[in-house]
This record gives sequence, structure tokens and C-alpha cells, in this order.
Amino acid sequence: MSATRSLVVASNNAGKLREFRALLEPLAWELTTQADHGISAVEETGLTFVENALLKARAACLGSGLPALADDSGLAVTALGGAPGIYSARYSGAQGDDRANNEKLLEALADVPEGQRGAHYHCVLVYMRHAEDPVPIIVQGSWPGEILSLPRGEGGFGYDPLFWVPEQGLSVAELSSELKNRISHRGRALAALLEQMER
Ligand SMILES: O=P(O)(O)OP(=O)(O)OP(=O)(O)OC[C@H]1O[C@@H](n2cnc3c(O)ncnc32)[C@H](O)[C@@H]1O
Ligand SMILES: [Mg+2]
Repeated sequence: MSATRSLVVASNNAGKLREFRALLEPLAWELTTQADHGISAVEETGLTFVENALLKARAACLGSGLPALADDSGLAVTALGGAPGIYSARYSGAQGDDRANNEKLLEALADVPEGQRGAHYHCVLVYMRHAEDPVPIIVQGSWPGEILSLPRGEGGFGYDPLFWVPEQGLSVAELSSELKNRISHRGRALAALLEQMER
């Protein structure tokens, strides 16, 4: 096993932080969060997950002097032309109000029948060694599913109670956290990141 390595996770989302801890701490990564370093959230002015993840990672490197991992992610619903997409956290207007975001999504899909409610979760991860790193590692993971008409389950965060995983016959909020972390957009992206870091 390799020596402990330190990383700042450039996120204020408690659900993401829980997932990163579960995935990385067993691999001897020592995680701190941007809040631990007094770093405030950047304005997410990018038009892609990639741009926003780069902004978050750079700010966390600058504020901490440590390598940073940033996650910009979201839900893209086919019947809504890919919305809420990069605006997933602020879909309802208020930043990070999961309940209001889920309600808005159900309203937007009220007239969309089963069979036309396909969606993907997307996750872009950026690993930046320092604030001027000219070659940050950028990876992404996607997870296909369908949007339910009623929420199911208590686990996860964000849109998980509405995201149906056909292969499991469960919503993401009904999956164990271990299973979600293994097969999710974030889990897949992180596996790709770790593979690239070892090259
Ligand atoms: O920017 P940070 O501080 O990381 O936290 P955030 O919640 O604002 O994160 P994003 O800007 O990347 O927005 C991602 C949103 O997409 C949704 N989302 C992403 N991954 C998810 C997951 O695994 N389960 C449920 N919803 C998810 C959820 O609404 C998140 O708030
Ligand atoms: Mg955000």
C-alpha cells in the first residue's frame, strides 16, 4: 500500500463528500474539504461541467496550497433537451435545494409518459496538482437511467429518489451506498481518475 496522500476536495456538497470519503480513504488518501481551508465556493460561470470543475479545482489549490479534486456533475434528461445539466444544483432557483429541484423536475416531466423519461447522470472530475498545473487530469463518468413519477427511497442525495436504475430495479436512493459508489457516474469517473494517476 502506498503512503498517505493529501487532497482537498473542492466541494461543499455533503453527499459528494461522503461518497469521496468512502471511495478514497480506504486507498490511503487523506481528504480535507475546501471548507476546512476556509475556501469559499467559486461562481460556476462555465458552460460545461469541465469548465466548472476546472474553476473549482483551481480555487481549491490556490486557497490550500495542496492538490485538489473537483467534481462538477448533474442530471441530463433527454425529454428536456439535456436540462437541468450544469444547472442541476440550482434548477429550482435556490442553490442546492434538493427537494425544490426534485419538485421542479416532476413538474417539467408531468406530461412525459413512461418510456420517454430517459436521463443520464454525468460527472466530470478534475485533479489539479497545483494552481498553475498545465495538465490537470480530467475524466468523466455517465450513468443511464429513467426519471420516476414519484420519489422512492431515503439514501443518496440530490435527484437520487427520482433516478431509476433499470438493471437494479431500484431508485438510486434505494441502493446501498456501496453499490451506488461502485456503479455511479462518480464512481466510474473516480475509477478512471485513479487509473490515470497510476500511469
Ligand atoms: O459545486 P459543489 O460545491 O461541488 O456542490 P454542488 O451540489 O453545487 O455540485 P454541482 O455544482 O456539481 O451540481 C451537481 C448537482 O447535480 C446533482 N447531482 C450530481 N451528482 C448526483 C448524485 O450522485 N446524486 C444525485 N444528484 C446528483 C445534484 O443536484 C447536485 O447538486
Ligand atoms: Mg455547485
